[in-house]
Amino acid sequence: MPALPAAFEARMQDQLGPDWAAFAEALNSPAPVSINYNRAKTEAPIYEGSPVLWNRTAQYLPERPSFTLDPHFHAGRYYVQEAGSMFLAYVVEQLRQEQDFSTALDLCGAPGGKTTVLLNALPDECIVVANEVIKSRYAILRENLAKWGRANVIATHADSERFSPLARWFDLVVVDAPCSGEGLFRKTPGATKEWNPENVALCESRQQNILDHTLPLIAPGGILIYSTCTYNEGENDDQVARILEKGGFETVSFDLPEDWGIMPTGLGYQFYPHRTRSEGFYLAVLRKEGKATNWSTKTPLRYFTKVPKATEQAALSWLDPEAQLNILTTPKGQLYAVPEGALPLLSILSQSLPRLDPGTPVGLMKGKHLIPDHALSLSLHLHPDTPVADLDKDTALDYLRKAALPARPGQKGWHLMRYDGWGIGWGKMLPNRVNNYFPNHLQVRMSLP
Ligand SMILES: C[S@@+](CC[C@H](N)C(=O)[O-])C[C@H]1O[C@@H](n2cnc3c(N)ncnc32)[C@H](O)[C@@H]1O
Repeated sequence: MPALPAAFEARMQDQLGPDWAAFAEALNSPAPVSINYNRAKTEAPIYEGSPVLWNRTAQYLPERPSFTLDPHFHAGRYYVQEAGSMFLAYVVEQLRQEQDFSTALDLCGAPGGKTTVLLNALPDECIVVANEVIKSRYAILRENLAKWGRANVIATHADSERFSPLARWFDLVVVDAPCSGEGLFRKTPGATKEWNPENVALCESRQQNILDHTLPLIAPGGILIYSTCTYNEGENDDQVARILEKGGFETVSFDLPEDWGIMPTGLGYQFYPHRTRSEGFYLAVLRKEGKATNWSTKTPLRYFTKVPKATEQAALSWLDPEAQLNILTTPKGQLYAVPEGALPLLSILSQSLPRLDPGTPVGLMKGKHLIPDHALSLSLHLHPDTPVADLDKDTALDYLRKAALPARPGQKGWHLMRYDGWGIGWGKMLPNRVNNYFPNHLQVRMSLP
């Protein structure tokens, strides 16, 4: 652990009082490794491990395995995530006992940790909009969403201010705000170099700006979950206090078991590495005043259109009929499979946002045939009759490394390359070889042990 910035150290000594020594010691101990299983792809844990108290689908692992060399990881059967962040699962589970959620927005989404927790914790009918403003991070968010395999998601790439036409549309908004990252000093030692009081102040004003755009988006009676991975009041409770001062919101509190070690801060909850098996994390929950009302829209869909019957049939032949997905196309011919319930929200989003990717990317038509998207191989809604090639671990790793695979006599055309029952990509069987369609940019370059 590199030296802590002096101003940070002084402030934390003041904030923690007698707890400072234990906190400093924890920062010098190894960071725990934790994963969250994809509830739709994993019935029983894949690894030996111990439970994360606030998320029933998560697990601590005794040591860090090579996730890159685990085909389960590429199949999207789990997401590697800091344990404190998964408190979101507990909070959503508690909130669901009192209210329903049919639309959710994860405004600061990449790389996708919170979105995957939300998709696990919310019902499958809830439409989750996962947004990320930075282009390179948006690409990573989409890859992680593809691995999670759900169609009830709309990925968007926009700044928070672009959402203003969606006033009062969301039952739940999560703002996992860009922050000074004090809680990541142990896990990402480089973060200490970027820390300084000026940057903390910059983060505060950025958070205020994002929150100001966010508050109108929440439906009456709806929920705002605000979180950061930092410790200072200015980025945490003070932001919540500002919202309360404006009026129209109240905080929601939870009865947490004391032995979880999570510290109430007055307006939210703080994770400290010397009290919980996690990094630093802060989360607060607010409810907007008012009663939920049903909404509807006559706004037409922009940019996306329905497809000719033949294209629709070709695309649907790859999808589970039970999922009842609609096929939409972009002007460039990229096909998406979208649940009916996502169409109203998609229509409004399509009017105001520059880039969005709804549901499951299906692929592109080439003549009469579909070239399937990599995301389709990871989808939970693939047609049950899709031809499959089951691979053992070594062959799965060869596939992921894009090594040549031997021909598979008797198999012809597109096949789902599967490991342990779950798709990891596409292969096209030819008489003398297998064409490997695993995306080049995801290719595993690590050598085998
Ligand atoms: C803490 S990270 C989010 C981590 C993510 N929620 C997860 O759990 O994996 C904050 C994200 O907010 C994004 N961001 C920064 N400014 C933003 C803005 N004005 N509107 C929306 N997102 C923004 C950053 O690019 C960054 O990806």
